Amino acid sequence: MDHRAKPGPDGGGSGRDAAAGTAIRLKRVTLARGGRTVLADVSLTLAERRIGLIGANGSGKSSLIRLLNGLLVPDDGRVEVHGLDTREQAAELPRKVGFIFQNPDHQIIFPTVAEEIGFSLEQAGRPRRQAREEAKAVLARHGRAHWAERPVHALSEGEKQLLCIIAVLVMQPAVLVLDEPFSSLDLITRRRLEAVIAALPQQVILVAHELDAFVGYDRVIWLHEGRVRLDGPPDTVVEAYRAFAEDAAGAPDARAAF
Ligand SMILES: Nc1ncnc2c1ncn2[C@@H]1O[C@H](COP(=O)(O)OP(=O)(O)OP(=O)(O)O)[C@@H](O)[C@H]1O
Repeated sequence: MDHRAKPGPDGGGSGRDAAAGTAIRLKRVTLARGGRTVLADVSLTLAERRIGLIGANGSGKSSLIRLLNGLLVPDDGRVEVHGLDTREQAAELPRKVGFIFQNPDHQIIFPTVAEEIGFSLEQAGRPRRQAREEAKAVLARHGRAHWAERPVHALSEGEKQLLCIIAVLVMQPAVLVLDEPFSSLDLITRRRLEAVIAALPQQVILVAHELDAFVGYDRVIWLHEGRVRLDGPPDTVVEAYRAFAEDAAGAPDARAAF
């Protein structure tokens, strides 16, 4: 499947300053997967430029961000992305929301780098021949002109993630959503990718387990068992989450689990 083609009660943190139509709004969203409620009555306005999402495995992070590009629709409530209802206007979402998956192999579909980017350009409306030419120019702008004919399988994990980001950005989305993009990257590659992300003009919504990834972020949201547990400045939320996780890991039933 090509994901580019679909590419308080508010619960919000600081700076809810976006005008109507330029924010993402979850309104009393409930979502079930596999017969279980995985998001329960979640309301959020996401307007800040840099937003992090943290929480334990299974807390609902991936489910929540899949609501933003229409890969999932709520069972109850509404999700609006810059005024578009994700249930009714799904076809228009790829122009708004670019999505980067944890595993680049789930995203990349073409054998060479230039073909992969060319396809995104075609999705953005370029005729095929123009798309292939423009793909080379795009790579050159990112300092990767030498990648054009490279087979995708010959790229490292970090290079594949960068390719995914470049391919999604040519669609010029207003929002970039990243689902654990660092999980298989070494620290140097991660820092480089973080720097690439930090320089983007887009709104960024990042899911990560690496708690030091949110330096400079405007807001971090901690999801716990399908609900917002804490929402605010990164330092406050990350510290509370860290303390909670250390406590939970030290609890007798947690030790017995191993
Ligand atoms: N395709 C699916 N079918 C059924 N249940 C699912 C599916 N995907 C996720 N779930 C369930 O939904 C819940 C939330 O999963 P989700 O992937 O959103 O969590 P997460 O916070 O992103 O976790 P992780 O940190 O492990 O990636 C989990 O209990 C999971 O088992």
